[in-house]
Amino acid sequence: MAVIELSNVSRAFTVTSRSGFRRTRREVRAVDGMSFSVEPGEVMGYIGPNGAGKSTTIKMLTGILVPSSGTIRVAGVDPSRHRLKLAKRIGVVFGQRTTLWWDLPLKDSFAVLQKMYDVPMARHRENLATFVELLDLGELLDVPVRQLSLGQRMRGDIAAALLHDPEIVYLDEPTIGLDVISKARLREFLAQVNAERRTTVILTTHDLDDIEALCSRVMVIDHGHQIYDGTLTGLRASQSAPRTLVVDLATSLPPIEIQGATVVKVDGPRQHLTFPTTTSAAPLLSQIAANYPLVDLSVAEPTIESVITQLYTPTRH
Ligand SMILES: Nc1ncnc2c1ncn2[C@@H]1O[C@H](COP(=O)(O)OP(=O)(O)OP(=O)(O)O)[C@@H](O)[C@H]1O
Repeated sequence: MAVIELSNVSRAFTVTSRSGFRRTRREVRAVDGMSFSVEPGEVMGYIGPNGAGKSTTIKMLTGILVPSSGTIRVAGVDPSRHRLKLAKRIGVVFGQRTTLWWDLPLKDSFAVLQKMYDVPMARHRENLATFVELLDLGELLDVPVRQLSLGQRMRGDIAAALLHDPEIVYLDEPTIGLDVISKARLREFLAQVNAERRTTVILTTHDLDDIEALCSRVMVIDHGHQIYDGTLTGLRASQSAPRTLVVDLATSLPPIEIQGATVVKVDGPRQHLTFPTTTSAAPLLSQIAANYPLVDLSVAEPTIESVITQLYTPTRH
């Protein structure tokens, strides 16, 4: 049974703007007729450009915001009516803000959370030991949160969100501002938590590497509408962004001329050709091998950035 269910959910805001002495009011539909469901244990990437309606959706799922219309069920309940009851079953991480107590050492924040969520002491100790080890928090436990670096603080925040064994976690930009190593470590940790605990994860991010590393499903939204829901592979295949053939020749030559691919860049003996996602690379390879001094060749899939940029261009929806 689905753990999250939205049926025709919309949320509108009234925005007032002033020009001179005139005030005008206008309605912004931040989320517009959204329907989807998420199964237990799924990791869903929830992505879209700025202002697409991602935060508004997450706020409705946690019960902070009430939908203007439509129905939402999270873990079987209406989030805005049962916000406190639901709080025990969800975890939330906002990359830009901390939920930890600024002046307290990290370990004191964890102790407060144990009391707040009424987690049995044995379970709390067990979880804490696991997270301290996996997130390398040992030396940070006595440090006040305000003295932690962004990456250290984020690791603390993620542990804090998971200490009460939530069934669902919402992660809003969890890797924002982190260096490459911290990002990789965090992704590895989240993948492990999901695999071992079957925690359902909704991940909002602008970092598409987060999506590549973690999400079995990706939902793309724009202007409050779903514009894609499926696998990352499916997303790539659904778009016409071309694949690239990188060809290394024995010597520098004028652009290769073959059927079905076009040279887009010549870099000494290396030439880059593009060809449609729908065609196979094999016939191109044999044409090149038969007519040119071929040394090496590789095929590059369209980057997920190029696929998503294409999705957002207004002509496509
Ligand atoms: N409290 C509010 N009052 C008025 N308008 C709002 C409010 N909250 C959101 N909006 C508007 O709703 C739309 C969606 O905003 P939302 O914050 O959900 O987008 P987002 O996808 O999370 O964007 P970002 O990636 O920038 O965080 C935007 O046009 C925004 O200006």
